[in-house]
Amino acid sequence: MGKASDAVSGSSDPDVEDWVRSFRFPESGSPELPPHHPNCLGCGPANPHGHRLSVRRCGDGVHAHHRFDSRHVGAPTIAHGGAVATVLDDLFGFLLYTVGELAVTRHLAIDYLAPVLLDTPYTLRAHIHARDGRKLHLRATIENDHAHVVTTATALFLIVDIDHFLTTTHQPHHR
Ligand SMILES: CCCCCCCC(=O)SCCNC(=O)CCNC(=O)[C@H](O)C(C)(C)COP(=O)(O)OP(=O)(O)OC[C@H]1O[C@@H](n2cnc3c(N)ncnc32)[C@H](O)[C@@H]1OP(=O)(O)O
Repeated sequence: MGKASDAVSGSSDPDVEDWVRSFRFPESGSPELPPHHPNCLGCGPANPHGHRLSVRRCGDGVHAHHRFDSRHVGAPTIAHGGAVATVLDDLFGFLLYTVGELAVTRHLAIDYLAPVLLDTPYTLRAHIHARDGRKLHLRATIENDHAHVVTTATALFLIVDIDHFLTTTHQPHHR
């Protein structure tokens, strides 16, 4: 990974530069993991629209306890599938602290096995299934308090250089 001090030269967004400079990978052994940044939609404490996900290390993976609320409603009493995807994507993002590198979501797949209910406690877990060079193959589950899995997810995250976050004009990607 490139050094932040090298990568930030030529960047045009001071907020992004600050974030890159302050981004820390917590030392191993600390179970509480910090939000990606204060305004992150998934975990940022300063985002009024966010989920404020609080995530801890658990073995080689991460876990969180979470309740969706009325801001996340889809069908009445049920969390919107997009809100569930947001939280799972963000949970996967916490695995980066265990990898010690920056990466971004390239592919996210979700199986909604049963409704995720509002104002109901759930346990979320994620782990790295496999790593192949830059490619991180990730898996996650959401369980209700009867230990029934209501949602499963897989993701492909790709490790990127810090430059990824500093580049202001990304080209559309065609596979
Ligand atoms: C700091 C952490 C914050 C975390 C917040 C939560 C996570 C997020 O929300 S991240 C934000 C959402 N994601 C993004 O914005 C990413 C947008 N996409 C991009 O910028 C680019 O596509 C990027 C950087 C991911 C990959 O670009 P690029 O490096 O050109 O990838 P590319 O060369 O096409 O693919 C790399 C490899 O992955 C493979 N691959 C790509 N897509 C797939 C796929 N869907 N399935 C399987 N393999 C795939 C390719 O075949 C290739 O394999 P190989 O190297 O063996 O040939």
